Amino acid sequence: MIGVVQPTPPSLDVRGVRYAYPDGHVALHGVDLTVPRGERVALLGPNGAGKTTLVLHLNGILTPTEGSVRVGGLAVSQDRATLAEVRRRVGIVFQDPDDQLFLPTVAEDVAFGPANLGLRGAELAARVDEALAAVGMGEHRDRAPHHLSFGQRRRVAVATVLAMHPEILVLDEPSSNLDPAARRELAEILRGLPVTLLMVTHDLPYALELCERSVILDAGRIVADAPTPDLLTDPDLLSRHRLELPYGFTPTPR
Ligand SMILES: Nc1ncnc2c1ncn2[C@@H]1O[C@H](COP(=O)(O)OP(=O)(O)OP(=O)(O)O)[C@@H](O)[C@H]1O
Repeated sequence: MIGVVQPTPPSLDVRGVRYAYPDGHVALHGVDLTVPRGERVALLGPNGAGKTTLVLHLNGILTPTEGSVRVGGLAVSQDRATLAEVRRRVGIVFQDPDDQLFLPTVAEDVAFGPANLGLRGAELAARVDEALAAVGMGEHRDRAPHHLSFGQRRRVAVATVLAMHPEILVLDEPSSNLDPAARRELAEILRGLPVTLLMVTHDLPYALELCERSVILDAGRIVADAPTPDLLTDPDLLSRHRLELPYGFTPTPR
């Protein structure tokens, strides 16, 4: 029998998403965004552009007023079973790691999600070890998260999400509050992960370092979607959307 090879669905497929908050404010005006599996994309844009609003649609915290979101081919809906699977597939690492770490030890925090999926014993232990190793935190597994540095806590927060084997890792301002060494170490870790990545950031050099592609969202609309070096070497585009490179930083064109 000749088998039909099904194409891999994109990790993320956002189609025509419009969203109005209950007070009537329209935060997204028809957003389209497709992220193929394995790609790393930076989501850029000024304050109030709608970046957080868009991210909250990816795991069903918000439901589009119009349009649809698919994660690895699965349509996000409010159906309980679908929502649970979508939340496993979309791993959001919030800006403050302390929002994600609440158990007595690092290992327990990382085990929490997979244990909720039903993993136990050796299988669960292997998930925890694998996720902690991926972020270089294996030797800290028995420590209390609140005794770790901020940079280490952020890495553990990434591990809590990786332990779920997500389809897409969504990072909200991953470089914020990190010292230069911690910032570089996290970049090296993220670059080495074999996952699809969507990174919300105001740190344009970090976007350039990590993401081959960037998308600019402004006033609820995607206004640019191109290779990161192309966007960052277009000063008019950057200034139109209130994006600024740090003083003295000059990206080289492709
Ligand atoms: N609960 C809410 N009710 C009404 N309007 C809201 C609500 N939350 C956000 N907004 C508005 O929606 C728009 C998009 O906000 P959002 O937080 O998504 O932007 P952002 O791009 O994430 O900004 P930042 O870079 O500051 O995090 C803004 O105009 C904001 O004021």
